Amino acid sequence: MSAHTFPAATIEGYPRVGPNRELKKALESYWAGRIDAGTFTSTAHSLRVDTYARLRNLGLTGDYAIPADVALYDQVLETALTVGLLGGDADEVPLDEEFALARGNAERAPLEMTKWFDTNYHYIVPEVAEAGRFVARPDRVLSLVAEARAAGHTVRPYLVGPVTLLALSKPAEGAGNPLERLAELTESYRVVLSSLAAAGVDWIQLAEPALTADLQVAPDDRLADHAATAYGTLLDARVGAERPNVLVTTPYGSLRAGLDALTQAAPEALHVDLAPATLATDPEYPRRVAAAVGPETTLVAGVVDGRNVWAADLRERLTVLESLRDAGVEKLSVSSSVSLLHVPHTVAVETKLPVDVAGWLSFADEKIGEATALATALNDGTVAAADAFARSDRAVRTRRESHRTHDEAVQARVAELPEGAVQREPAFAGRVEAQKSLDLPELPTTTIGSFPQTAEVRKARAGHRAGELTDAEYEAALKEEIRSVIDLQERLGLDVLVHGEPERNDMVQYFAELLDGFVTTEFGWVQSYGSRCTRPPLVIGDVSRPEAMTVEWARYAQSLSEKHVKGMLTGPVTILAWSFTRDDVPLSVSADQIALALADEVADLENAGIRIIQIDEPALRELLPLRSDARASYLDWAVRSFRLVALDAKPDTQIHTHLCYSEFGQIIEAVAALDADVTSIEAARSRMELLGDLEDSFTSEIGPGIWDIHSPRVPSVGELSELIKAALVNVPAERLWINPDCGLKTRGYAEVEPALRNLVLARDLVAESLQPVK
Ligand code: MET
Ligand SMILES: [Zn+2]
Repeated sequence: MSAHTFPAATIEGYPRVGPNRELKKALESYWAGRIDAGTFTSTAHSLRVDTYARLRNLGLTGDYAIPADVALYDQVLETALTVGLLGGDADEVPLDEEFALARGNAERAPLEMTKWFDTNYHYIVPEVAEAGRFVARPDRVLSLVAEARAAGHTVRPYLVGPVTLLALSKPAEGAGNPLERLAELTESYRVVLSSLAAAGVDWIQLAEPALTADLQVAPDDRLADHAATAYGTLLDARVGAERPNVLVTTPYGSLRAGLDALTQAAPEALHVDLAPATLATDPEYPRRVAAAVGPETTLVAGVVDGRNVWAADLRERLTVLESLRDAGVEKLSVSSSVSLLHVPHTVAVETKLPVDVAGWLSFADEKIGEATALATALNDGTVAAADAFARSDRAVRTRRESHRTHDEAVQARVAELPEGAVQREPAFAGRVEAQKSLDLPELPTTTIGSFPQTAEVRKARAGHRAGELTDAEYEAALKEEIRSVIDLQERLGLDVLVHGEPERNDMVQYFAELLDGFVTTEFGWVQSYGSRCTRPPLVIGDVSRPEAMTVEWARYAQSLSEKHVKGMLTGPVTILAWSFTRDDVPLSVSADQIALALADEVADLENAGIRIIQIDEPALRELLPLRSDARASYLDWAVRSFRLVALDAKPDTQIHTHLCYSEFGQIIEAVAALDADVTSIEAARSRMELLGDLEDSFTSEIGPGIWDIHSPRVPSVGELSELIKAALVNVPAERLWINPDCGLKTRGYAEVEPALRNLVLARDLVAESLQPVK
């Protein structure tokens, strides 16, 4: 019977890339042919068993406390292969086939990749055909279980649940809604579950985050109905003989209709997200959960925030657990709100952080300590976890009182801002008149900002960081690069030039390093997708700008050309979206502060003679809340913060913005509301489909990307001019700009030169054909 009891403390999931990015390195070596499949497989194996050992040492000691949410590339892909949503008829899917699905190969394109809920993790989107058998491949999980057992660990297999798996898939060409195939897919899960039971596995985890979001595939109550059906079937099998006990997890927000559906289906354990941010938007959630969950179900309370980097206020978190118990929840366990995949491994290695700041932080390993401490305190009283509570008390107190988190000058300045929407004067029509003085040609050509980050540029940056290059030498190297980028653009005949951004390691980190109120980490890597990791900066306090950040580069670039050189800034929303943010003030407060810092930068750029300034907001869509009723207020503050940056720009300063990475149809009105003079937006891959959405909402100038810079292909003059003509169907020539989809930093000059040459030629061709109309 004891094997059926759910452990007192667990986590929803754990980073998979390894504390030293072992998996990333092994993957990239294998793909490059530097190691063979055997070496790759054994590295991945060692990483998994080492991880289990570490998790046990960190306190996940109970059987099944450790989730085996391991994946070589992506957990959605792994689940899709395990239940046969992908992989065709084959009984086994070889390693290379799995990677080909994710990355493509000579014969076929990769599957699409998209954002996993409102995180910066990207999953592989399965394509679901109209018909065809789903081949269950339980061996994939059985071998993980066996591998762990051989190393002495009883782990909990993990799969994305059937409803979420289909809700996140897309129909193959001509097929219907993937959810129509839920009954068949559930059958495949049943087969996998019964194999696990036969192997003596007592617990499995099925993740159903789709039930916490408003997705376009189906409304909340429809998804809940689907969950009721699928779990009705799955849980109908006998525990032990036909299936393990089932833990259903629901990270990334609160359940609505899904709560009744799942509690009525009564899995042996149900995980809910009770992070502070979730409770802030849904304060009644703990009460609803407590009232709905039945006596047979263990409630796995995700009270440890798995998404941010702050040490938990353990006393406050404990009150949430106690309120559940007081409301009659009998079986209660403690967990993280979401997988710890979204945070770095450990604060312990960050020796360069100020000690007080380090004390305020909890990354994945520290969060496990919080979960076990809360479980101990819940069951045996806080004295039993005295050390952890003392650390938490200290963190809460010193952070609240610190000069690093609170800057009265910044707060006073923000307090003086008008509330609500702000409007740049004059309105667009008046600015167009003023900006005629820029003297731009019809259909002006430009680029989005970055030019190829060549090996030399990267080497100079690394050398500077390592102290091998003096500041002066580094500056000289960058100026050399800027000069050559300006020369190239002059030769190609582009109209509005850029300096190429060689000084920027990353469009957010660059600013984070120069702004007060941020810190950056040395090893804080977080998986973005596959082998790709990013190191997000941390907003720790009130943000301000000690000095100009981009002006010298822009001034230098402008000194080299008679044409206009654009100043380049990253907007407040994108800076926040790609950072870890504060939990002690609303995001909108940090957004206003960053906006003020950037507004000062705009003024400084103007004073340096820059007439065109671009404020990139590629992540505007990313922070859109998962629940539709929260979206309007998000868009209000997001748009406001962008407008604050440009608010006091002179009428004849042309403000550009740039967006990419997503479909913008859903938020196109907010994009228009940014009130930029010119908006460049990714459009080439969708062949300008978005222009249909633009017609009603957009009256300012627009540059739909005509060159898909994600592909190494050089587009021909013919296809580029076709795209320009397609754009002209929806956008009058006076308002159309000609540019690529995004920055060029990941491309090489071998493609960039001919592609930009073709872009200018295509513009010339189309512009000529427009002449007679005049
Ligand atoms: N200005 C930036 C660049 O060109 C914009 C990138 S958007 C992801 O790289
Ligand atoms: Zn972009």
